[in-house]
Amino acid sequence: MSDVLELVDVSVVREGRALIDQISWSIADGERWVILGPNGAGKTTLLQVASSYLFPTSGTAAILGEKLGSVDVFELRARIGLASAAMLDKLPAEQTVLQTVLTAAYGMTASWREQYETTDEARALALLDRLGMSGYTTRKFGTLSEGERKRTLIARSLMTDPELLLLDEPAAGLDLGGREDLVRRLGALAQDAYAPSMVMVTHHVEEIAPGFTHVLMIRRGKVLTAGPIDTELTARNLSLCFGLPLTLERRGDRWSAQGLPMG
Ligand SMILES: Nc1ncnc2c1ncn2[C@@H]1O[C@H](COP(=O)(O)OP(=O)(O)OP(=O)(O)O)[C@@H](O)[C@H]1O
Repeated sequence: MSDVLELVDVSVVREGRALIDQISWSIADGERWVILGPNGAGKTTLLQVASSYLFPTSGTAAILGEKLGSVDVFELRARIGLASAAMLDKLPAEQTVLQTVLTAAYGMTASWREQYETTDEARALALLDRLGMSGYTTRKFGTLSEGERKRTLIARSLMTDPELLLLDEPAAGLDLGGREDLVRRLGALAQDAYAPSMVMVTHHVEEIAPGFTHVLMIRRGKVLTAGPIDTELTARNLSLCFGLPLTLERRGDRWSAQGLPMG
């Protein structure tokens, strides 16, 4: 059995429709995965299963060696770092950036009543520094720009020293500078041997940071391909995934894709 994630024939059915359809996928320790797919393909649904927030309608899911359905999910969730747009809405706007990261240590989104340990504070400050947020620690979370919020959220997701880090569209909504800054930081994380196993959902190959090792492409709830980036991230697979002819270019460790001209 895979250490980090093992899905076997997992489907999630809502209103008679399979949002993800018989997905089998495994992640071994240290792998860094990118999930690519068009709008509505099932990427977020898949991430919700991987983060134990959604149970499969059928099939089996084991996360960090624990089978969903026979494990206390609250204990399991403490071992998983999750940064998603849905979380942004849950974090109080009036909390400072430092408090926003610190509350993760106690599995809370709000409430500032705990006596935080000095070691927790030191860790939160170090993570904020790593994400380029050390100049913002006393700012109210609600006053941050989109990019600053995303970087804070990633620092927050690392606070519990997770074994698995899940990032749902971390670069969505960022301008070119913000995206490139984030890709550099994610690249440093992905190439850090002590960083957790990672999964990043994205719509754009341009957002794939150096150090990511594997790709899963999903279309209409089904896995199109899953394996090493070097062999699976091809123009053919990408074209099938997004449903139009695309060219794909690799320059060094970065990728770019373009549609072919019409006619
Ligand atoms: N609770 C639900 N009931 C019915 N349909 C749902 C439910 N949740 C999601 N869906 C549908 O399931 C499909 C997959 O949604 P999901 O959010 O996983 O896609 P996605 O690949 O993350 O899309 P996007 O790139 O647009 O964020 C979509 O068509 C969505 O409308």
